[in-house]
Amino acid sequence: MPAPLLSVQNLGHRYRHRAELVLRDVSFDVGAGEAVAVVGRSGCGKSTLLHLIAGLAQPTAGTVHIHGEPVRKPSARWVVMFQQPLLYPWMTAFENTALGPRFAGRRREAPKLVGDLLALVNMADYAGTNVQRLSGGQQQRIALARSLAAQPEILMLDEPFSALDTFTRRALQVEVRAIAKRLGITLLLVTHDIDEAVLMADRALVMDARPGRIRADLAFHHLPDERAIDDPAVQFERGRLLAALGETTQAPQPGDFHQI
Ligand SMILES: Nc1ncnc2c1ncn2[C@@H]1O[C@H](COP(=O)(O)OP(=O)(O)OP(=O)(O)O)[C@@H](O)[C@H]1O
Repeated sequence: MPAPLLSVQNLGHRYRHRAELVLRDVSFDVGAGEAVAVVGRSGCGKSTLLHLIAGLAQPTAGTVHIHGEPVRKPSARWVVMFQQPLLYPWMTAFENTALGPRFAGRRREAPKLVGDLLALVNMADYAGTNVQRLSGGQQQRIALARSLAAQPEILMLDEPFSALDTFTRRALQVEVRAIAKRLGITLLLVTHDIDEAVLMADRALVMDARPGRIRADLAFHHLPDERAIDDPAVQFERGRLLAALGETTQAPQPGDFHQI
């Protein structure tokens, strides 16, 4: 079996000496090209886990390896997208997107790469627009293009669409999964939105709180690559995920339909 792209082993974390453990004994592997959601209630340690994996903080216990190498600091090989797009407000969509290749020393390739990426995220018509004049969803598309411009192996998403309206959120959930699959990028998503998890992931890791640990590992591999929330198969997996989170007392049977 090939070595996993990402391997998290016995991760534990507390923010201060003697403070409460935020994470305890968290272990899982992610294969290259997989889309994995980490799901759990607010405060269970999802963002902390993502920060430790991305090398933005150091764990109290355990290890994170990417390609077998221990993660000690952030790298251009993985990027994190947050709820707020964090764009430079005085720059255009094009200029914001071009920052990735510029920092990576690929200034000459930038125009073509950025043009392709803006088309990929459906923002080609806004290349010259100042990002302050874009909607929240459009800004998040530019943030996505900028993240992809670094040509990362792993795209890590921390509740990236929670500030957006339902319609825009749904569109981006489906599109980001499709883009990641097309480009072969591994997706790691933390969310408390179970619809987001079922729409975007091949697998969901369900977390318990205080301390944060993994309670269940559900595979959605048999769902179609392109997802729609009203697909009965998607609804069935949604029900399984709810049951794993302890939101329902009974696991769903095939054919059950869970209303949103
Ligand atoms: N910088 C910090 N210093 C001290 N405690 C922190 C810090 N960041 C988070 N915590 C605590 O760690 C716990 C887990 O927080 P975390 O943000 O990782 O959870 P989460 O599952 O991502 O929550 P949410 O879904 O609300 O974003 C919480 O109890 C939080 O108060």
